[in-house]
Amino acid sequence: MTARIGVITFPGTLDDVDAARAVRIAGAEPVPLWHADSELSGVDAVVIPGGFSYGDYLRAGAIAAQAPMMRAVVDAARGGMPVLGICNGFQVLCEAGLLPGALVRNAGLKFICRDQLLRVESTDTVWLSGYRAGQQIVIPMKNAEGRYVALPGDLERLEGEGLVALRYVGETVAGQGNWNGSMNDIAGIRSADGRVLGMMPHPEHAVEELTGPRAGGGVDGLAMFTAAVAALTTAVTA
Ligand SMILES: NC(=O)CC[C@H](N)C(=O)O
Repeated sequence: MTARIGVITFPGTLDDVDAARAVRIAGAEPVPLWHADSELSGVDAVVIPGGFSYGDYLRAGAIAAQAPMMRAVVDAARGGMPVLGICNGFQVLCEAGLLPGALVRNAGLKFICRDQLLRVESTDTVWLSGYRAGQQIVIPMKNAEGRYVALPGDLERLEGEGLVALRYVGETVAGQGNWNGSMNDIAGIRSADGRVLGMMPHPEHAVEELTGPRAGGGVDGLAMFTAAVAALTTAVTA
């Protein structure tokens, strides 16, 4: 049976079409979810895509975290449904309390758009099980509020329990790694049960050779979707 992956659209969302396309390329059926609804039945996983939900007012993701659809997603995630938050989606996951910490203005106070080298730190999540621990991948990033910050206790727990999923590195693509000043070079974190992953860079923009970053061959983001689809398809069929 084909897995069904919901993709949420808030007012100001930009990357829902690309996220749905990545889901389709990975072999699942994308299901459009509207921020004001709260119906999640018939969906096996959820992607919260990038953009500027509600204009990024207050703080990026803060208003979206209160949307009816997000209340349904929080309940579903607590029940074990896989959720991937990309960029603004990561901001929403933190503001909704599904992941610790927050994303604040980049250290240089500038919007950053570049192909970014990342290191996969933890593969114990449905979204990263298609990579090897320590693997380096190139994924586009584009944000103004991408600096990950967390309270000292939360940071200690993330590091201690291996919940840092992705880190900025800078050994090849244009040299510099952590442009936005994130604590501990954190680009993405996961929940303890591995179901929820939040990340600032955009894997949905690295699923096709023609449009993905040249440095990584264009498709370094695809395994995030294919691994999740494989896990869901097994679960759906079992
Ligand atoms: N591409 C994105 O989702 C980035 C937008 C995001 N709200 C920001 O920090 O700028």
